[in-house]
Amino acid sequence: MTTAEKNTADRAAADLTITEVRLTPVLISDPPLLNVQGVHQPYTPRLVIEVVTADGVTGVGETYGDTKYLELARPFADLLAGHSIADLNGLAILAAQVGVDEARVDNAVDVGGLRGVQTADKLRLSIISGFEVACLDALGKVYGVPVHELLGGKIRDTVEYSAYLFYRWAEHPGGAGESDTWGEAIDPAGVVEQARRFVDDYGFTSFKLKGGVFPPAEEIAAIKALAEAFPGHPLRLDPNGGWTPETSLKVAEELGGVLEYLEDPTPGTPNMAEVSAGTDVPLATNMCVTTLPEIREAFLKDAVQVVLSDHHYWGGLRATRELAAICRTFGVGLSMHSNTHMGISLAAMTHVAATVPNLDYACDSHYPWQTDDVITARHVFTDGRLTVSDAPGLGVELNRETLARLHQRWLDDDGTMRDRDDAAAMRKAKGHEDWETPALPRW
Ligand SMILES: O=C([O-])C(=O)C[C@H](O)[C@@H](O)C(=O)[O-]
Ligand SMILES: [Mg+2]
Repeated sequence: MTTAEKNTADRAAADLTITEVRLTPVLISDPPLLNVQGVHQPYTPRLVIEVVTADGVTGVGETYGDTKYLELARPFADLLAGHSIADLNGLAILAAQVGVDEARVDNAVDVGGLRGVQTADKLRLSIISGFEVACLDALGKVYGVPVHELLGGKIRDTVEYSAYLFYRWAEHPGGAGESDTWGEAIDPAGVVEQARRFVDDYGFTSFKLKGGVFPPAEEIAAIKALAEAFPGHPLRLDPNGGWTPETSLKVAEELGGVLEYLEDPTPGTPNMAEVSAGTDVPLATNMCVTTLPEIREAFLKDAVQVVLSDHHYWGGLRATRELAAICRTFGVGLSMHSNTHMGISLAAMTHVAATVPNLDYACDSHYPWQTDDVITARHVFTDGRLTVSDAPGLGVELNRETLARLHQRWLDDDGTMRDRDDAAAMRKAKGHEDWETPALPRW
């Protein structure tokens, strides 16, 4: 038997049955980054998922770690014993058997991360995605192929990311959490300085500023300062629905010549459609098109020209490719959204991005802000890009010591950090003791 024949025989004989699932909630440090809802807490929850096959192959995945996700992930994990890691479509069938506590679904904008309206389906999809990634990682290891090959193969060797700029404080209120050397950025000069460090350290060439923090005139000034400091570089501004359609149109007029796109200037598809009708600046969203049922109205009304995909809440890497096909059909652009995440998710994002022909824009990633990671070797950006791994599976390895330490941090927490709450974090700051999540639009 040749080596190739033996490998084929070994793969055919592999037992793909899941015999064990490990769920490890962790708390990872997060800087005091500001957004329309408040400020990030010193630590944020993530869930690390491991699926182990009968042959002892382990696949890893990562998703949101707030209590409402853990409450779903645990019963879902119980259903997985005996399931094949190759039965990816079956994950959705299993997830439908897991009940969602209606008290967890507010059907209003998710207060823990600005990912649009929270629904039971979206909660389930956010769980499925983490398990799908873990199954794909395991499957890739069994077959000796990278995840991108399981998705049909990469069409690019590197994936471009953009610098994710935030207004921020130098420290968390009271010096809580970990400190860093970024300093504060609360005005145009601070934003430009932050952008320079992103260029120097990572080589990013496009920039997104998280807005909705200061009155629009101040954020317009910051974008103009960036345009002057980095002429010709793509710029984006995202106030997470912080403005009325009228304000959005004024901002679009002021920044028309310099913005690559304006992201979620105003909340909801009807408002976005109104803005879209009045400006040539492309509108992007990760808030009003976040699930399949939201696509029809938004696309037919031409409310958005770019959708920011996110495999976590769209339901996984294959669902992201389905979204890409729908966007292609309608001539809508595709970019990629990111929330606070670690290297397992960044690997997954990079694999899927490498396979999507119409990923027209540099992807978002919070990763440079995340100093804690459970993988053994951090991802390294070169010229703002990540090289697509050709190693089996995702191409990442768990650092069990770090995983245990970050899990211990979660165990030791009294509960305040286990659910992301940017408004609660804001109330800890001097002068903001009465802060409530602002009603949108705010300006
Ligand atoms: O593009 C976006 O809207 C986001 O990345 C949402 C996030 O929750 C961001 O606003 C944040 O982490 O503050
Ligand atoms: Mg956004």
